[in-house]
Amino acid sequence: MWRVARSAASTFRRTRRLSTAISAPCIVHKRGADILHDPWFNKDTGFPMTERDRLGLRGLLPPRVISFEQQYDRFMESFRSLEKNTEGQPDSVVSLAKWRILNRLHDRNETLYYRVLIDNIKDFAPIIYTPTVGLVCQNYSGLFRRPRGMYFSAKDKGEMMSMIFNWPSTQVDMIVLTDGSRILGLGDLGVQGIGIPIGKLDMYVAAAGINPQRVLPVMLDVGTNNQKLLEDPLYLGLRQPRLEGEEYLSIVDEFVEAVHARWPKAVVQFEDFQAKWAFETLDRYRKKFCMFNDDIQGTAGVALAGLLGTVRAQGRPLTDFANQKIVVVGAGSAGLGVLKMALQAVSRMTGPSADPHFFLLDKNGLITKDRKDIDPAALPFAKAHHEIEGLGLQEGAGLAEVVKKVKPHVLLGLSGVGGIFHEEVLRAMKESDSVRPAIFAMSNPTNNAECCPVDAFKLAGEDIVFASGSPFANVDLGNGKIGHVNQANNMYLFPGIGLGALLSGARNISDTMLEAAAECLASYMSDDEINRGILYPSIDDIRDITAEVGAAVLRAAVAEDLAEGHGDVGVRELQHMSKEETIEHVRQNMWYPVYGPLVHE
Ligand SMILES: NC(=O)C1=CN([C@@H]2O[C@H](COP(=O)(O)OP(=O)(O)OC[C@H]3O[C@@H](n4cnc5c(N)ncnc54)[C@H](O)[C@@H]3O)[C@@H](O)[C@H]2O)C=CC1
Ligand SMILES: CC(=O)C(=O)O
Ligand SMILES: [Mg+2]
Repeated sequence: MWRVARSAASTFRRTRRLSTAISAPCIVHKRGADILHDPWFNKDTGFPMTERDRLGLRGLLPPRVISFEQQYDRFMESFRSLEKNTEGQPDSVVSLAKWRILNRLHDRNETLYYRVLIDNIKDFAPIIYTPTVGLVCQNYSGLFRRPRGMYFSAKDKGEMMSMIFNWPSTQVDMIVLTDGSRILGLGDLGVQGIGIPIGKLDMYVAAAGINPQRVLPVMLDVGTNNQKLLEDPLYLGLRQPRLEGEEYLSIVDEFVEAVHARWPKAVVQFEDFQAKWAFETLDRYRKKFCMFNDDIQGTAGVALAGLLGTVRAQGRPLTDFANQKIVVVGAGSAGLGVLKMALQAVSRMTGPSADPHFFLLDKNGLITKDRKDIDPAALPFAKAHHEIEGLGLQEGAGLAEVVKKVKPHVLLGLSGVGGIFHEEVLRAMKESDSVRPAIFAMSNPTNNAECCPVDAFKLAGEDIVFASGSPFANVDLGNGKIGHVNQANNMYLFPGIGLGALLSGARNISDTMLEAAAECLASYMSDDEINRGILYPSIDDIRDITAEVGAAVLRAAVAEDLAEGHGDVGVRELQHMSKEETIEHVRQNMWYPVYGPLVHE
């Protein structure tokens, strides 16, 4: 461990466990300036003299060696002065300035970057992840300086098997893949959507301790239907409409085959695909290799954990979940994913004849069996005439009418439409049949949230439980009470799902593994927290919750006989681990950023 001369102002956290602090020597195949220009190995002025000698760095750096802690403090000081200097400027200017300073560090020195990210995750997640990542994607072609990740375009057909070998890392464990067709609630951003896989993988490194040398953000550029981008002279993607049908699928197939030829055990997360391709690709690949769709499956688990927390917050037994009236607004990949998992949970509680009280709306209002050309995925949740006639509802009923007549326990938005939980809707939630109504405004980024928490607490009442997809500050209710704002975001699950799948060596990711993840998150919170309306852990604890979720997923894979082991830990060894041993095993396998010795080969 390096020597730590702590300055009073330092926010640097000492390494918690010696085991993670002592890192094995890392073999580099580069020397001199090539190392300084490689963010995986670069330590900037932190290279000790012995390494400068060994690696041909003498003379390429100023003579004084600066410690990791000093570098850390220097960066944080620059960050804080940037905050001060941009005070009063528009939010978007400040957010992009913060993103730029972090991105420059990411480009230069990954060890330092991930250390500041981990130690300041609460402040930095909103920059590298939602909401700022959305703004970054919208402006990506203008912000682009250096490439990150890989780009496979429709023009690369037939070439992908060789292209995959252009990636410099010999081992890849985790891939996040998008086609840019539905980036957060911002629509089709084409190639600019690469910001999302980058942000998600930053969360993988920070939360799950995936080694940053083993992550790969990927953009599948099959064109865009965003006219503004097609006309933008700086747009960096293919200037053509999106491929459709078999042409589209053949590109995804080719990419998937190439990846698995090179890294057969890599876990692939599909992210921000428009609903039709999200469902189709999940069906197509989920039994063939280790992949999942975060928007459908990760979101579902986080929402279910929050919904179960809501039942606890009402002082009801968990089995009462089966009686909750839940209005879901948005029948896309996320909304349908949530309802499917919620239905599975109700079925486990009440048996296969479960009859949950779910109401689903899309842009055309309440979905009923009378809907023409109904999406088959929405059919199980479409209301039959007899189920709603007593309420005076019919096909296509608007949101305010549905909320007034149903008096739901929970109103959950995954519509991507900012502000649709307007005053009339929120006031109607005050008449909910629940003593503790819940409002989940889960759409991202901030401006796309269905409502803001201030309005929710003001109009729906102080007793509500509130969650949003992007971060908002808690609400001062003005009477000494605080309205707690939860962040119902799939970031609480996807890192653990990926990590558990990876360390188990699972052949694929089953519903049981996903349920284990959701249950783990749901049971993480104490009764006291739940009573205070706190449904999810603080993001400061994201590494801890991810270790637990990872272990739960790993154990489920082992129990289901899907595990094949990982590295030198075989299935037998995994089978013999207790729950606590599994959690410790997962923790021990989490990468932590320290400057390890570099040895040239
Ligand atoms: N908090 C979280 O962890 C997550 C949040 N999301 C957010 O959920 C949103 C939706 O994502 P997807 O389901 O993948 O999108 P999608 O495009 O597949 O679905 C959107 C749905 O909203 C419906 N909709 C549109 N306008 C509406 C209106 N005025 N009233 C009622 N429904 C309306 C559409 O008909 C469609 O069914 C996005 O903003 C995304 O950022 C998605 C995944 C995770
Ligand atoms: C959080 C997330 O995955 C989304 O908004 O799409
Ligand atoms: Mg997403």
